[in-house]
Amino acid sequence: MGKEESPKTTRRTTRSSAVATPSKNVVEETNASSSQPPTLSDLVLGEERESFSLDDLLSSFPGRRNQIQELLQLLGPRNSPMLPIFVYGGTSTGKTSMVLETFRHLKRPFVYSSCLSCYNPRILFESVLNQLFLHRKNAVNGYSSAKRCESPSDFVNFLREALVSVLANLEGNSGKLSSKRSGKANGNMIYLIFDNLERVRGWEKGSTILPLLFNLYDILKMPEVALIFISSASPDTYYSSMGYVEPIPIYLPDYTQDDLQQIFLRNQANKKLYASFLSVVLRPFCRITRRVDELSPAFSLLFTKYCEPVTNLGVVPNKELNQRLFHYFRPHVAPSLNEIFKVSSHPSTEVEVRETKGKGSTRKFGDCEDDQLDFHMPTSAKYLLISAFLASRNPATLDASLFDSTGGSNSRKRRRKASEKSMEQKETAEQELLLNPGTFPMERLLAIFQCIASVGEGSLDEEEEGYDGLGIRNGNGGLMSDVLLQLSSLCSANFIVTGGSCPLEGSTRYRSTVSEDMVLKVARSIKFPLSKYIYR
Ligand SMILES: Nc1ncnc2c1ncn2[C@@H]1O[C@H](COP(=O)(O)OP(=O)(O)OP(=O)(O)O)[C@@H](O)[C@H]1O
Repeated sequence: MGKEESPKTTRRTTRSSAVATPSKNVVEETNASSSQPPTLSDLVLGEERESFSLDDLLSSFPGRRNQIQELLQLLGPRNSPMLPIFVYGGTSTGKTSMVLETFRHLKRPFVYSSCLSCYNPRILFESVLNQLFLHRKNAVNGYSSAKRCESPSDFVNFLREALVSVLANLEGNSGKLSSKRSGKANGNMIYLIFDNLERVRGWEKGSTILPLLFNLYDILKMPEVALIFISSASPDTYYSSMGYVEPIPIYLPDYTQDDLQQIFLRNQANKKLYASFLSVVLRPFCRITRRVDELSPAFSLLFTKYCEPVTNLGVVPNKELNQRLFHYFRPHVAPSLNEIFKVSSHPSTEVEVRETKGKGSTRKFGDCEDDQLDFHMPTSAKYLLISAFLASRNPATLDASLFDSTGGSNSRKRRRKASEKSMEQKETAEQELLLNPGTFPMERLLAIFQCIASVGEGSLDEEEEGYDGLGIRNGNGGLMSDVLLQLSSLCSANFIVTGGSCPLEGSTRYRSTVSEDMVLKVARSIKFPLSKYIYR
């Protein structure tokens, strides 16, 4: 019998299973199949006797040690009141899992509602209340909620009522009896977690619900009630001087390649074999996406392919086996890259700006006053942004020498070529810039993109060259197929604007609007050597 089927822990186990899988849609507050009436124990994640130490927690989240420690520090020792917390970062950066697993470790009672599955205010309110009232929808009660909320004020009233009742029963609030009733709950605080908060902005009544949620801390004035918001949009996209206490932000940056290496190696039976697989796939895939939920299914399929020639899965691969596996495996990489590129090319590229902890004014794209800014966008979109900047900034006549056949990664070759440039060519370039400041046709953008997409994170190392590369540079026709979608996202975000049309051809020309500072930061985030490609 799977853990999910255990009646006692059904709901919480369902939550924990969400942590292990990319989909969080399974995180539901109701589980109609359970016959057991819910108890206060259901407000705690994990089995009563289960030990989930801090070491377990930290080792299950490679790349998140600092953020987990930050979170633990803000949560404080048991029974300590705290200010609201705002956990944010790009998609699939582990926000939900990190928070939920931290609660599994602490064994503190909490209520979790996702604004993704609870897709309107009433469902959200009722989800919170059902959990607090220990109410489970089922056939007997006609799948009705504990309370029906017609308005935000209904919610606040019922919420207070429910919280008072839960708190009275939590350990430490009313002596021995309650300690028995509270089961495994640790402490007398209750935490309300609202996930996928960015979704609320799209709700019809989002503009009233968001202030309500942010104001809950002030409205309730209950020190035993703590609030945690989780969002893929940054705080400055919410607060517009509404007068409430701004929650304390915890930022989860995108994973580095090293983090991803640790994440994917973590549960592998044959780490050496998996490491040899990662040495082939991680870098090219990271150029396209660093989202665990996108990489995970792609890697699991590809690893099966990678292992096909291996008869003994416990084998310790040597150089010769690595070569053999690579040659067998190579044809499968490009199609998978194309697939993932399509998936990660979201039409609504969301670019967000991180503020330094707690403070700062809302910044618009293009402003770059602060070194702490972080941009959340797919890696491929970052390359596109850099390409657009270079196309706007550099004269087209120098493209050939800047982006040579090595994708520009061979600086020795480039320097030699650059030194061969005649003064005449330079003058032409300068004239061209004067005549045509910064606009470029789509073809040029695509050509630059194609060249630089193979440069980030340094040039290909010896080993990979020995493997003859993965066909990214030469075989990425498919990779480009979705670039129009990305381009339209960047245009809607005003990163790239249309800059009139060519008088001769009548085709649309584009212009990059990003500042050099900002592009430098984007480039740094993917370790792209931007300065080598800027014409001075
Ligand atoms: N550091 C990590 N170690 C192990 N697994 C991770 C890590 N980060 C993310 N994951 C896995 O990636 C998947 C997505 O994580 P999660 O849902 O927590 O991200 P999220 O930031 O909340 O995503 P979203 O923005 O979609 O809400 C989960 O399966 C999770 O277990």
